[in-house]
Amino acid sequence: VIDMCGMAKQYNEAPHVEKNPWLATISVTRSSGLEKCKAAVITPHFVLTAAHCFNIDDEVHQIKVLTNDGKRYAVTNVISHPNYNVNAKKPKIAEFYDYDIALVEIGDKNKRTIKKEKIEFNPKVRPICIPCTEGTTRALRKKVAQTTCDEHEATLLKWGIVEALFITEEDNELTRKDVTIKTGDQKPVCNRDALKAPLYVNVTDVSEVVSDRFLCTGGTEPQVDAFTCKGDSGGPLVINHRQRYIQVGVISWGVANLCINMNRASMTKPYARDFHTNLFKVLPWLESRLKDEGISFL
Ligand SMILES: CO[C@H]1CCN(Cc2c(C)cc(C)c3[nH]ccc23)[C@H](CO)C1
Repeated sequence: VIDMCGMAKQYNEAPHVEKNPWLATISVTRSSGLEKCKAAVITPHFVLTAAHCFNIDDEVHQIKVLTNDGKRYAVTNVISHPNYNVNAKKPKIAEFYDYDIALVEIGDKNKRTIKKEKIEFNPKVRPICIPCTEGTTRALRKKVAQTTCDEHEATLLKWGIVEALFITEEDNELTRKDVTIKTGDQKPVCNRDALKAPLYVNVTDVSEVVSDRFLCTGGTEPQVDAFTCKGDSGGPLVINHRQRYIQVGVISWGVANLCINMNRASMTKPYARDFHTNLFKVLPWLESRLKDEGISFL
């Protein structure tokens, strides 16, 4: 039977890793030090993360994927979105995060075996649902035959304020952080604060840095949202739909760095917005890369 996506333990005392079994960590070992990002388990061979976690000259042997059960996996390929280019608008815009998304393929090139290593699922390691797949149609409890991708988007990213969550790691413990995605008429108000980012002070038009590919969260209206830290990069922005979990975004960048070495400030700021790559805006790329993975896209 196809693995049910977006399933997790719900009971209060469940270990945090079993409440968030799709979270993975990516480590990149460089001579300059260790970089860590978050990722989401999508299939036994792929995790989804942010493209900005990698540098051009990173080689796959420097990259490991760690799952909640403590297993470390070798990586055979990093597939960043072809339109991602952090330098695209230099020198005016020092860092440009459009299409900040990447698939990391698990496996070990060196092993003689033909079969690639793959992520073993268990109560601590399970895949999350991604939009416009049959798995998500089932997770939304809709009819497989009639449900369209537009219906997924209309159901998940309703107009206005959408409750969502991301998972961060504090003191070696996974904790959920609640945020609200500002869509519809709330989106411009949220996007505008991007110009408060230190690097963007000379930018006059917000659409130069916040493309249509982004979902915007954070700030203090209509609720005080959690904010992301750099170390949260690449993690999934998740919607809990009747106890099934669907990833709608990948954490890309934030306006304010309210964390020192993942120690979060106690207070957020009204302009502390976070931007996430919207999976609904990169579906052709996702589908083309995941076609042999047993995920059926709508
Ligand atoms: C446009 O300029 C800003 C881009 C992002 N920045 C760092 C950063 C990254 C890279 C990723 C995630 C998830 C972050 N969450 C909070 C900050 C932050 C700094 C701001 O601190 C400068």
